[in-house]
This record gives sequence, C-alpha cells and structure tokens, in this order.
Amino acid sequence: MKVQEANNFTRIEVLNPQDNSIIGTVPSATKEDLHRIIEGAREGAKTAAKMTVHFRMEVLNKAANYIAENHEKYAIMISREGSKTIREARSEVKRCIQTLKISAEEARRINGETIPFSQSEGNENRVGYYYKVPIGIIAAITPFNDPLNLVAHKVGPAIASGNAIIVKPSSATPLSAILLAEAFENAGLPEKVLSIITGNGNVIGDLLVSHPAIRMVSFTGGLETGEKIAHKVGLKKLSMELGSNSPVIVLKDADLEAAVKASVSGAFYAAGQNCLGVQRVFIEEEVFDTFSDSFVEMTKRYKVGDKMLEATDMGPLINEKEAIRIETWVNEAVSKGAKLLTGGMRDGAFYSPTVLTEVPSNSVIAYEEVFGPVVLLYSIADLDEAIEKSNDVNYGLQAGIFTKDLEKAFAAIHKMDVGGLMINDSSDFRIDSMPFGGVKGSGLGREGVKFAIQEMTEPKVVCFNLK
Ligand SMILES: NC(=O)c1ccc[n+]([C@@H]2O[C@H](COP(=O)([O-])OP(=O)(O)OC[C@H]3O[C@@H](n4cnc5c(N)ncnc54)[C@H](O)[C@@H]3O)[C@@H](O)[C@H]2O)c1
Repeated sequence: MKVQEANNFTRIEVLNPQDNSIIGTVPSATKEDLHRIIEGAREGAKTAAKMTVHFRMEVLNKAANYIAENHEKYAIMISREGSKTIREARSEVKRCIQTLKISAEEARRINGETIPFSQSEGNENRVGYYYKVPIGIIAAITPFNDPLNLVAHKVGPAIASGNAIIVKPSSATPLSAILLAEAFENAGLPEKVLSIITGNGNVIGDLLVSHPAIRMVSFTGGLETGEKIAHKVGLKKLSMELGSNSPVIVLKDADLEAAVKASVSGAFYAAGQNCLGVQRVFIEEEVFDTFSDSFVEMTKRYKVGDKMLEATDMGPLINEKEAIRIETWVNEAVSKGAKLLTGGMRDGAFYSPTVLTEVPSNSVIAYEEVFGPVVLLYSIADLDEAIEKSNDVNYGLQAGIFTKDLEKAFAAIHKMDVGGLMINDSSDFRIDSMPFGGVKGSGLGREGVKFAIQEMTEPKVVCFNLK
C-alpha cells in the first residue's frame, strides 16, 4: 500500500492557503510512475479479493481506531493544507472514523440471494443463487474540500468489498490522503491494495481513467472535470459526485429562527467550499424582510481569520485565484443590478461572508456553482415559484425546505429535481451512511457506504442443473 515512490524528481509544493507557507511536498507523478502503480494494483486486486470478510472488518476498524487515537494530528493536517477551521477539521476527522466503521459493518452485509428458477417452465430442476464479487481495481479521484473523509468514502467501501484502489487526491490537499494511507498501513492492510498517486490531473488523469486494468472510476470534483473524465473512461463503471448550487426554500409558516441558523451555517461552512453548501435561498415574500434582516445580522457576526484559532468561524478559500474568481462573480452580479447586503470584501485568499439579493438571472452566480461564501436571497410568491426556480439550473444534489405544512413538504418531495431533500434542514445535512449523490449536472451513481459498495461489486450468478 505504499504511497508512490516516483522515479522523477519533480515535486508539488503543498501550501497553506492562509499565508502560502510550504507545508510539505509530494511527487508529481509521470505516466511511467502511474504504469508502475497500476501493475502493482493488479497484484493488489488479487490479494484484496482473497481477504476474508472478518479480515476486511478488522483492518477497517483498526484504521478507524488509529485515526481516533491520532485525532488531533489528522485535524491539524486537514486544516493546515486545506481551508477548514480547526473546529471544522475536527468534525471531518470524526466523520471519517464513522465512515470507516460503517464500511466495516457493511462488509458483513455484502450478500446475494437464491434465484427461484422454477418460475420459468422447464427449469424446475435447476437451483442457484447470485453473490457479489469485487470488480477489481478502482481509480478514485478526489477534490480538495474534504481531503480526508471524501477519500475515506471511496477507500472504505473498496476495502469492505475486496477491491484494490488507487487514489489520486487533489494536489492542493494530498497530505491528508497520505495520512489515511498511514492508518491502513498501521492496520495491516496488505501492500498494493491501496495506492496513493499524487500529481497533476492533466498529466496523469487521462491514463488513469482510461487504462483497461481500471474497472471503475470513482470521481468527486467539479462538473467540468467530471465531463472531461466521462469522455475518456471507455467501457467501465463510473461514479460521479459533482457540484451544485443548492437551494433552500423557506415558507411563511416556517420556524424562521431555525431556518436562518441552518441556512447561515450551511452557506458558510468551509467558507462555502462544500458541494452541499446553501447558495440560493427562496423565501416567501411575507417573511422575506424578517428572514433577510436576521440572516444578514448573523452573517455579520461570523469571525473570519486564522484557521487554527478556536474562535474562528471561517477560514480562507483554497487559494487567492479562487477568491478572485468569486470576487469577479459578485462584482458582475452587482454591476447587473444585484444588491449587496453584506460582505463583498477580499483580502488575499480570504473573502468575507457575502449576502446578495435581487440577483439578475443572467449573472453567472445565479446559475453556476459559486463554491465560496456567497448566498443569494430571493423573495418568491409561493411554493410553486420556489420549486420552479430551484429546478431551473443544471444541478440537483440536495435541497432543503422549511415548513410545518406536510402537504407542501410532500409537494416539494415530489417535484424537486434533487438526489436528496431535507425537510426543516438546510441542503447541507448529511450523515455518512445515507445514499448520497445528485441528478443532472450533479452526478451519476451514489455514495454513502452501502451504496458505494453496490457500485463497486457485480452480481455473479451460479446455476446448478440437477437433471
Ligand atoms: N458531490 C460531492 O460529493 C462533492 C463533494 C465535494 C466536492 N465536490 C465538488 O468538487 C469541486 C471542488 O473540488 P476541486 O476544485 O478539487 O475539483 P476539480 O474538479 O478541480 O478536481 C477534482 C480532482 O480531479 C483531478 N483532475 C483534474 N483534471 C483532471 C483530469 N483531466 N483527469 C483526471 N483528474 C483530473 C484534480 O487533480 C482533483 O484531484 C466542486 O465542484 C464541488 O462541488 C463534490
């Protein structure tokens, strides 16, 4: 399970986005390095398929326990190389431990069933069953924003189902993935079942996703990258966890205080660099002013600053380039007539929590994924208008609705084009065992351990002719 030892001497610097200090370096793999890793993974796949279920469970639990024992080391790494505050990083470590423990539990539930052959005339003398087999080698490509738990969401299910896996983490945050590999090494996972390859997606990406030895590509990242990869993979399984610009609907009968609190935290968690982050809030006009005033007041109380301080609520963007992109999008909306209620200030990679209203529909920020700390508030006449506007984008990951009216909640359940709808919670709600994924430009397939395992296995049919 060695982290790749690259043949070349080119290294990628991993920077702390807050001050651009160098935290470490990782190899920038070449295609030759990747060929070597894939050859190793072929052996790893044979080893993985032979691992008994109790051994897989033991390894997953041991890795989870190792992370729990070294909790703070993992949290500090997530926070230093990424953009999460130390408090946010600690909660990601907790979730990663959960993800691995759930993977251990699910390993024992990977089963098949008997097939009633006698339903088909002439087959009364046949008996048989199907069971689930691993698919072989999985390529996992992961983004920067949850650098530990999103990797665990691919590695945990892959090991639980007896597969080998090659992880290519984001070059901005590869060190947390390497620490995850350390936990598995410590837990006794055999060599080459898990490999980590670091490098530029544009250099090694095509080969990784199109290589015939890879039987599944499990990607989490942006829509544009996802589409590029989808064109390259060829005949293999594909799972795509992409972005969104998640809506939350607030009806006039809602508990407004709860709606404001959940929407603010859903919008600014990880400085808005969250695929489930609240981007668009549709508020019934009767309560718009009350909601908006309270939302802006709570936003103004957010403490932005040093990620490592306990008191900090929000850290920087992953780099200055991202902060500049967000600034440009906000300025474009304002130049087209949007009203800036608070925020809109940039300082290096930091961008202040920002609230906009009256955003014209032709502003980029109205329909693209902002992936930053910016929320758009809309006044709407009724639920129908909110649903129509929520659905009128190319994304559909998760959404939220705040109402006490069951009938209206069910109308939203039936009509919203999303992978998950949270009633009286923001779009940002997730636990690691629930099915997770989107429709439209938000993705293909589902994660959430049990569901990832389904994607990573194939049913194999066995049929006995007893005649
Ligand atoms: N749905 C989800 O579960 C989920 C979770 C987190 C993040 N995301 C999405 O991820 C995006 C932010 O992350 P990001 O900026 O790291 O995404 P990104 O698409 O820029 O990069 C994701 C990964 O793809 C790699 N990559 C880039 N070009 C490649 C290529 N040509 N071939 C193969 N790999 C390539 C990158 O190196 C990185 O490891 C947002 O859009 C966010 O919504 C989705």
